[in-house]
Amino acid sequence: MKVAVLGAAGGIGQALALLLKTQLPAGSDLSLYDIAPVTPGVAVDLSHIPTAVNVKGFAGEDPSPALVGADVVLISAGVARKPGMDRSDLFNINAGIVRNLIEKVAVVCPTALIGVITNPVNTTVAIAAEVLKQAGVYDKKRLFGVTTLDVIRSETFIAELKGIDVADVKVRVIGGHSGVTILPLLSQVEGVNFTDEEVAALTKRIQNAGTEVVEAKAGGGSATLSMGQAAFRFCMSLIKGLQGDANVIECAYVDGGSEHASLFAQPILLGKNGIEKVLSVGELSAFEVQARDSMLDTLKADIQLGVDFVK
Ligand SMILES: NC(=O)c1ccc[n+]([C@@H]2O[C@H](COP(=O)([O-])OP(=O)(O)OC[C@H]3O[C@@H](n4cnc5c(N)ncnc54)[C@H](O)[C@@H]3O)[C@@H](O)[C@H]2O)c1
Ligand SMILES: O=C(O)C[C@H](O)C(=O)O
Repeated sequence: MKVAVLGAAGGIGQALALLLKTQLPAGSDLSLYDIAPVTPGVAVDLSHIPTAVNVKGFAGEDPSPALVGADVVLISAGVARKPGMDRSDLFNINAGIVRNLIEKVAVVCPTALIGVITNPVNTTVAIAAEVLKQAGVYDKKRLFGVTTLDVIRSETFIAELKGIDVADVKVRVIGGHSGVTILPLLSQVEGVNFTDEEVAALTKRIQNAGTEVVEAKAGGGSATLSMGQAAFRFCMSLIKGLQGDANVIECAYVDGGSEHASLFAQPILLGKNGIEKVLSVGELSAFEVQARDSMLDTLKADIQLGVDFVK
């Protein structure tokens, strides 16, 4: 199994690379790429950790050498938010970065599973899809916007609020990855009841959790360590699916035939070819139906921005 991380010298990239170096299956290859010249050094540093994972680092303008033979490509290259910014403010810089990287993925490892972390995810995944379509290698089962951070935050905040073991909390988060497009389905959390006030407050906290970190870091960036963990969890699920494990389910922002938008975060079953099956989002409460319907204009506009950028 070969995993390539693009943006590997960054805050997310280094946290993710450390987790992958220590926990990928024995015999795996970990390929680290970033424009930053430090990247081969990050790989040397990681290579001293005694695990059976082979790690190589690549810097410079061309990611191609890092992508050869990759089964999974995770992209966190780009700029992060500062206080006062919205994720959409990152579009001007990150759209071109994602487009250029995906153009290389389309040539070097067109059948890899691709996880896009770079913000604004609602738009960068649309960019990735259009670039892959133009290259004639688009497979909707193999492209994912990584929204796992919304899921792990939801799990954490629910467990904290209710004083229960976080290991017992399972929650689906649907929609997209910014503000009102993030919708945790709290009505479906098993064994937990929320008041209407709790639902309103918790939903808002989950939607604003990225901003909570951006403000706490006071200009020093956005979530990196929790995102490293989230991306690691999602990557391991992709790998379990590729290896043929049964019942591997995650929520991700995908082209899954949703009736609501062409890209929509929803639960998926992962398998040997990426998405094995798109799963039902289940029954929504009245609050969730209203929140879902009122996010759609925003989500569709975010997607269209990405489509127009490539066309
Ligand atoms: N999907 C999510 O839930 C989620 C969560 C947190 C952050 N993010 C996003 O992830 C991105 C990265 O965040 P970070 O905190 O790691 O930022 P960072 O600034 O710490 O790291 C970004 C890295 O990208 C590299 N880079 C820039 N342009 C590149 C290019 N063309 N090719 C290769 N590498 C390039 C930089 O050199 C840097 O090392 C941001 O866009 C951020 O908003 C997404
Ligand atoms: O909020 C950000 O800018 C980063 C990320 O999308 C997050 O949710 O933490």
